[in-house]
Amino acid sequence: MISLRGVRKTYASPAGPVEAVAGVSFDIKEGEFVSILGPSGCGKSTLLMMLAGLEHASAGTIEVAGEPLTGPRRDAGLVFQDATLLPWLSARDNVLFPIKMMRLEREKYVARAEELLRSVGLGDFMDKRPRELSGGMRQRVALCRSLIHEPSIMLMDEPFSALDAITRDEMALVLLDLWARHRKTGVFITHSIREAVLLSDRVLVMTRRPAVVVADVAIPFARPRDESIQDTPEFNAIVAQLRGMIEHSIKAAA
Ligand SMILES: Nc1ncnc2c1ncn2[C@@H]1O[C@H](COP(=O)(O)OP(=O)(O)OP(=O)(O)O)[C@@H](O)[C@H]1O
Repeated sequence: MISLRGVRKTYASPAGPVEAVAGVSFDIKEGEFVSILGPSGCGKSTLLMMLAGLEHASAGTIEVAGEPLTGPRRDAGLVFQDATLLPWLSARDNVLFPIKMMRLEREKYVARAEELLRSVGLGDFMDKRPRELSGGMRQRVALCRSLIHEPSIMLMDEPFSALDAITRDEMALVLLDLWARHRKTGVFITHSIREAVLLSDRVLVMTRRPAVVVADVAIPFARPRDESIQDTPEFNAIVAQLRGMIEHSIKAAA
C-alpha cells in the first residue's frame, strides 16, 4: 500500500541545509498498522508529512497504492498532536468538515459521523462545541474526522502526546477499537514504546537526525487485542527490546 525507496529530505535554513531524513526505505501492506519510534527531532514528522503528500521528498520515491505520490491524497486521513477543531462548530460538524472541504454531499455522511462519534463514546456530545469537550474528547473527534471520508490510510503524528497519562492510555484503547472496526492502513508516530507495541503490527525504529530506519520489529500478538496484553511477559520483553534499540541508536549517533 505504501512503498518508500531511498527517501531523503533536506530543509533549507538560514544556517545552511538541514538533513532531516537520510535515505529511508520500507513497505507497508494494506491493512497493516505500523508505528514509527525515534528520538525527538529525528525526522518522524517530516516523514509523515511526506507520506501525506504535504512535503516533497528531496530524493527517492514514495508510492501509495502503486502510484507515485505527487501531492496530498484524498484517501488519507490525518491526525495531529493538536485536535485542531474549529471552535464555532459542533463535534458533529467538525467531523463532517472534510466532507464540506471536498464538496461532497453532507447528508450522505451525517449518519456515518454520528456512528463514528458513538463508537468513540461521544454519542451524548455531538452537539457540543470544542470548548465544552475535554482534551481526550477533542482528540476523539479528530480521530472520527480523519475517518469520515472512508480513507484507506490513516496517518497519525503523536496524536496523544498532548494528553495526560491516564487519558492517553484510554485513547490508545479507543484507537485500538476504532482500528479493529475500520482496518485502515495505519502509520502512527509516537514517543511511547508501550503505545506502539499495543497498537502495531510492526514497529520501525529511527536513528537521530538525519534519520534512517535501524530496526523493523514485528509485533506478534493476535488481534483483536485488549489492554490485558500489556501485562504479559511477552509484551514487556518486546518493550524492553525496543527500548534497548532506541538507546543504542541514540548512543551510536552521539
Ligand atoms: N520546515 C522546516 N525547515 C527547516 N528545518 C526543519 C523544518 N521542519 C523540520 N525541520 C528540522 O528537521 C528535523 C526533523 O524534524 P521533525 O519535526 O521531522 O522531527 P520529529 O522526529 O518529528 O521530532 P519530535 O519527535 O520532536 O516531534 C529537526 O531538526 C527540525 O528542526
